[in-house]
Amino acid sequence: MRENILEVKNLKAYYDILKGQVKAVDNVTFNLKNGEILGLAGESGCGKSTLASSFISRKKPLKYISGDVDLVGHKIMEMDESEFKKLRLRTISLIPQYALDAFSPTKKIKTYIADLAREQGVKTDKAFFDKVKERLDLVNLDESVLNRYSIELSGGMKQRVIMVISTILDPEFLIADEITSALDVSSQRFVATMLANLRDLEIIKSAIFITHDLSILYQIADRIMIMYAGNFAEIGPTDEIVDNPRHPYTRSLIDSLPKVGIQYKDKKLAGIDGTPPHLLNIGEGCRFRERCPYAIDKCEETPPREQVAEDHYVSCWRWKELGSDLSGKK
Ligand SMILES: Nc1ncnc2c1ncn2[C@@H]1O[C@H](COP(=O)(O)OP(=O)(O)OP(=O)(O)O)[C@@H](O)[C@H]1O
Repeated sequence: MRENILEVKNLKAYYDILKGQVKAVDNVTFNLKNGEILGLAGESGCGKSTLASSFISRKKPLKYISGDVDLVGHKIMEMDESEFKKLRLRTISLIPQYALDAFSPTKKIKTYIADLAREQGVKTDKAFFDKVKERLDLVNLDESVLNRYSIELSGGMKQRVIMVISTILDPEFLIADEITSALDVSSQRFVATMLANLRDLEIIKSAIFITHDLSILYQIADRIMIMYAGNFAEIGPTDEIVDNPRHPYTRSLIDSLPKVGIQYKDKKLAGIDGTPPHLLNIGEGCRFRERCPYAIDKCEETPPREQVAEDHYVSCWRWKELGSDLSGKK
């Protein structure tokens, strides 16, 4: 059995705009293992969606610059658009951010699903719709939703329909981009659990779950990768990232999470001072250095990606000397 579904090495994907290049994905390296859910987190604008889109399409102004991406044996950055299209929904499937807004109010869910399937060259016969009904059942939706319009469904129901559509051809790799952010807390948990179920039932093999919300990742992700301003910051098993973070940015993210049972008067939430840098024509060096309380002159140079422990990697010049308890150290 293949160990990794996806192998990404030194990937650079920039937006080519009139003023120059927005370096949104800059030298990112990681693997996605067979059978795992990898959570991808980081502040708004850090390149999470760009990383996801670079696996799915290379529409202008996004431009592939360099690096290798191996998706179950396919070198996808070397493929042309028509070759790549054949992989969509079958090998790789993306639930994009704001997918909930993509439903047409004038189409019944059934028509919407049929149109999408036909676009991918899939026959929309009885067998197809039997499978759709089976999958609707799996996500706790009655088949009657097929004859309803999207405005008749709640956000959580729509998100479950989207999940069914995106996985109807049993893709090996699913990317779910902010699929829970527009939902209430119980729908969030339900949708996240559904994704884990799809993996447990081997309908999908592996997934990347993109979110700002580390607490959801804590529930379902096997590993978590943190990005900062277009760069890789840290990746590791979920417990390791939460209990033993080695990048000062990861530590700040963890500290900014509210903890149930602790009142504000007892412990203030630690925010992260400052804002991320602009990525337009950005130069060398650790991109977190302007906000990092531990930054030294060396941070003007770009830190290498180093191994902390099994499956745990970090890009920070000071990870060894700082250890994981970063509080109060300088
Ligand atoms: N079409 C575009 N043209 C130019 N720059 C872009 C374009 N789309 C995104 N960017 C820039 O690329 C960077 C990464 O954006 P991206 O949407 O990938 O971040 P993100 O981490 O997914 O953010 P969010 O969590 O808000 O969705 C940002 O600086 C953004 O402004």
